[in-house]
Amino acid sequence: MNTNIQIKSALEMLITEVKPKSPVSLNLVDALGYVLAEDIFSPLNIPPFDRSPLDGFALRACDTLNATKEQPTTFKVIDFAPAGKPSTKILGPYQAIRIMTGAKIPDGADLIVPFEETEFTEEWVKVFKTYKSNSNITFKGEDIKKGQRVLVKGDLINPPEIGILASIGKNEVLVYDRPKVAILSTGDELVDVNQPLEEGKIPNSNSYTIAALVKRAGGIPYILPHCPDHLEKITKEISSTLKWADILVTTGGVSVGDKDYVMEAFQRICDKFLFWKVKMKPGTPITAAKYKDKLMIGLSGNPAAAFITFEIFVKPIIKKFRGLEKIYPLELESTLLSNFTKVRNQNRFVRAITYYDSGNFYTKLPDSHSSGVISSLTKVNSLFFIPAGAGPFTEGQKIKVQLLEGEDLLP
Ligand SMILES: Nc1nc2c(c(=O)[nH]1)N[C@H]1C(S)=C(S)[C@@H](COP(=O)(O)OP(=O)(O)OC[C@H]3O[C@@H](n4cnc5c(N)ncnc54)[C@H](O)[C@@H]3O)O[C@H]1N2
Ligand code: MOO
Repeated sequence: MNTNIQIKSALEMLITEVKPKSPVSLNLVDALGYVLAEDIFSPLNIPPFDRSPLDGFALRACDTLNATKEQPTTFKVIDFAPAGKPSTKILGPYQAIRIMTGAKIPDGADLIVPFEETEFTEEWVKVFKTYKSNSNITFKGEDIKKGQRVLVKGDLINPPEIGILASIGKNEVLVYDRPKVAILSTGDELVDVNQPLEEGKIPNSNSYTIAALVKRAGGIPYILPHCPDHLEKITKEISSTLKWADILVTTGGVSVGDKDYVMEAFQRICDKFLFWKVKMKPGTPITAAKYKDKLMIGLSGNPAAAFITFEIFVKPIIKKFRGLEKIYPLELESTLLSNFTKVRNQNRFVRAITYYDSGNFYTKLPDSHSSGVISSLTKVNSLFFIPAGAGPFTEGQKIKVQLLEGEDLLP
């Protein structure tokens, strides 16, 4: 059995098992946050015609050759061209068409002079200088050329991409579906959040933390009713869940206790067992297995361990299922504002709060780092990785932190 393995090996083992979900077709706004499963080529020139970028007059530049401040040239206004209603007139010598921003350039015109540079009435317009041909014209295809690849398979769809798709007349796109992530908390001590507590029982908080983390990572969370520490029941629940879920995340029951059955359940169900125990704190007893194209990941029941190991191992998996290529967190240099003096012979992820001020990042560490403590997770937005044997770390020292959000900023 693969046990006591390095963090990197565990991550690689998991990631190699993941293929992006099958593509689905979605309407534009529904595609927000999905990843493109196709290259997008423009069927149109954008803009589709030569157009005016200003409100003013369409003229022939050659007619402005002798215009000066003292001796302006006068043009006869022969038509009005608002946006969306092109003029049908052909512009002749010393004629002008009053034109609005976004309107098609009339035939014969090769210049737009903005209102501010003219004097005009309804019948005539005066210009006071010479203009070059093609001044103030936005040309057909200047922004996007017909046939041009505007978006690439693997691009994340954010509001700008939705606008680009709409601008080329596309209202449906092929995107990788989001993975369905089932969450199963195990433990005889668990009670659902709205149920009364008896002696020795605790509310199940992990299912909710994990569901929120799944949502933030872009997966679709499904909280299953929590399960007692009972091998047959856990096995049955996981087996039926894997008929529809892409990923199953459990919490609890992965250590060496008499009632820790999750790993055994994985072994019964899987067609490939991946590992048990990773060389890290917290969350050492994490376990993983594969059944068909589905992954089962068993996290420690300790709330902070479950949180941290989700971020390290489950989040990149969800991202790969979503079709993203950048699946690892953004790492940045920060100045430590706390002391962390313990030196341990074990890799460690320390929960951290990182913020930006006047050109620098700063990181504070909460007081408690125990894996059973949930309260010190508040405001945590980053993790500080301490390799085995490293430290002590003191206030003012430069450290590297991994951000739990903001991966969009990756190069
Ligand atoms: N003899 C040993 N004991 C333990 C070892 C070890 O190496 N030798 N490792 C410890 C470490 S480290 C961890 S981590 C835990 C992992 O244990 P499990 O994954 O089996 O988790 P549980 O024992 O089921 O629960 C641990 C803790 O978390 C609470 N919990 C569980 N589920 C939830 C939930 N859904 N919501 C909130 N809190 C939950 C549970 O009540 C326990 O207090 O094993 C150590 N033991
Ligand atoms: O490996 Mo555990 O999560 O430190 O209590």
